[in-house]
Amino acid sequence: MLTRYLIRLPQTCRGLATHASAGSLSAAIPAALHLKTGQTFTGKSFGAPRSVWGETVFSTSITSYTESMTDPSYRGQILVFTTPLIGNYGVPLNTTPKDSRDVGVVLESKGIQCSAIIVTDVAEKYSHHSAVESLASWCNRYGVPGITGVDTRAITRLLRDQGTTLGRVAVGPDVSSPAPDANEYWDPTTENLVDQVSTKVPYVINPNGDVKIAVLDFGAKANILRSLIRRNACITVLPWNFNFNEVRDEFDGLFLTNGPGDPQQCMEAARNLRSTLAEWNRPVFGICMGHQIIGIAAGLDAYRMTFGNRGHNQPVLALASSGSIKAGRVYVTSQNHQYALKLQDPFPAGWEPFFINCNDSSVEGIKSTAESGKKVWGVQFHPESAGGPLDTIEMFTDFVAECRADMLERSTGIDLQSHVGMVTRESPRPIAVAA
Ligand SMILES: NC(=O)CC[C@H](N)C(=O)O
Repeated sequence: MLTRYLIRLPQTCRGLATHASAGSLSAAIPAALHLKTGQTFTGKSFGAPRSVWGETVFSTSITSYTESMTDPSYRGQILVFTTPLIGNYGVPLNTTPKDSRDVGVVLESKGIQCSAIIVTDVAEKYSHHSAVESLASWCNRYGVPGITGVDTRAITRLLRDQGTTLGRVAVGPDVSSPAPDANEYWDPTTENLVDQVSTKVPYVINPNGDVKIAVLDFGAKANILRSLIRRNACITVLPWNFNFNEVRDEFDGLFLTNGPGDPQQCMEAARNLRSTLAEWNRPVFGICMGHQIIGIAAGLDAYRMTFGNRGHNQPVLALASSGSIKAGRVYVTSQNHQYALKLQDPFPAGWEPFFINCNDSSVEGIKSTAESGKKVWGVQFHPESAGGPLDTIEMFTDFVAECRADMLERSTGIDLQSHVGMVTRESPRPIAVAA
């Protein structure tokens, strides 16, 4: 039935030949998604034939299922795709030759991070020059169940009204068991998910880079690390709760990554950062969870949104200019979050809103004011994309250039801040499936 979606390719087009997906739907095992609010959606199992719990969220992304599924911020979540056909370009080999300038993976982490996926129509055949296996076989290898044959738009409309809801994916014989009682559902946000995905030991990539940046790892997407390395930063990746204040003078800048779950689980990092921001004047940049931790350290509150923002088409309006970002422009961004910083008036002294979401007016970025003498930026969205648009990728260039200018100023005594804008920028790559 799915062949209607596939382009008929000439025999000579060998690299793009379509492949039948191993093991998908062969036995047509039944599967069901139960929601804590009492609704059930039934379909067919693919991937690992096992039952799991999770928080049910939806993503409006049209492509990049491989990047989304390996994003550690999806840990503990049952990911519902609103795009009907998922899996048609298969899954690439996820390893690269490890060298001193490489993060070692093609996708966003070593394996699948979400608990399960729900799709309308899983592609039984796939076609892409870099694909080595089907979505179903990849899910199977990682023990991740999928359900196909359900109306994901109906689930999305429900989640949009009632909010992100705890769920249970029941597979095989579990489908005929009664739906779980409301108190049986596992809530991943009660756990410190960041601690499960963060590195346990510090490590360095690109040791010969000309500027030293510490990265606090809350569950880093690989493309964040790649984006820093490409700008020739030497990065030291530290566990999320490492007390950076003990080593801060060895670094030219601090970066805080994305990560799963409730930022309240990471108050230790927010407390450490409060001292950093009070006593250290070098550049600091945070993305998503990192931005929320910066905001909490600055005195803002974080709250849980109804259904969050997950997708690659979220418009944000810049309220201030900084580096490549111009006030008054709208940038289309990649997002994956459930929590946000509360907009308050006035903002804490020394801080100002940087971006606002054009759909729901939520805070999309904060920055230190020019008068504060600090160089701190946080954004709720993902400038590194993977997947999604690269409208804001140059924020990495801005940050690394600020770190470099700050370092040179310390070593030469010359004020290079005014030259930061002259640093050669990388042209954004075209919007692409892979990172
Ligand atoms: N991508 C992220 O870093 C997500 C941050 C946080 N876990 C949230 O859901 O809001």
